[in-house]
Amino acid sequence: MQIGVYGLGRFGSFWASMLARHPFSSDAKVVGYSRSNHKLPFGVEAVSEDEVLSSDILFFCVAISSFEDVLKRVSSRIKKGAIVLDTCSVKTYPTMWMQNNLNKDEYCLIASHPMFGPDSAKNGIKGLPIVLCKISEDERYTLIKDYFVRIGLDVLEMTPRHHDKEAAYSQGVTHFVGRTLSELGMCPTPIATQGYKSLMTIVEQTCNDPITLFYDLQKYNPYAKEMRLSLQVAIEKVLNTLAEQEGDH
Ligand SMILES: O=C(O)C(=O)C[C@]1(C(=O)O)C=C[C@@H](O)C=C1
Repeated sequence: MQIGVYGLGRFGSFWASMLARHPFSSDAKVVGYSRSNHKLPFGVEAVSEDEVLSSDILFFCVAISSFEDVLKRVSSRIKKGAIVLDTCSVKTYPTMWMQNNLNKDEYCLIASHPMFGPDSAKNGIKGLPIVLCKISEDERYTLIKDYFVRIGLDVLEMTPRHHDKEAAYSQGVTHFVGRTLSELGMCPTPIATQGYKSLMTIVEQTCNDPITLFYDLQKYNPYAKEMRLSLQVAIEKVLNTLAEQEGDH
């Protein structure tokens, strides 16, 4: 049983090492492929592109904005009958791209979004949420779901649209605020309150991720623009309330 991770960037390396530390089965080996020379996590074997595509279970861990092109280029070389999952932080477009490029009767297609990464899982993965969207009517979906439950993750099943709506107003707004506060130049201070320290953590965690993730979250989530406008309206409402208060003087 070969588990493949296509793309070993910040998230892909983390995901490959997570899969190596939590074996899918007693005969499972984890292999990884990356265009560039990333440091390979312990327990993960570096292989060629063709080799990773011959995996029984294949996770794509590439940037949202490259996923469609990667699929177009490699789909004909993916092992027939494989279980194929994406791990993108948005779900509507990646699901569509998988459906358009891979026959859902020939492959077991699953859209997934682990709602954590190297920073948020540094103390372990127990209890952390992962979203699954079933694309193919294939009984092997349960194998994957059961595996995630077995290793302690909180599996949440929903449609890609539902995920994207929720994520725009949770992860999307967090990254937007993190990047905006970083622009403000927030820095540590000896008089930092707990609240300020929490904000600093948000800035650090969101800015640790590649800038491409930020742009992709905002561009490829169909609800992100609406979220940003709502945020702008909320800020203006608070500013107007303050202006009214000042008018009382
Ligand atoms: O833990 C981290 O390093 C993360 O940045 C994880 C994080 C996030 O917190 O927004 C980033 C991308 C994934 O889609 C899920 C979660």
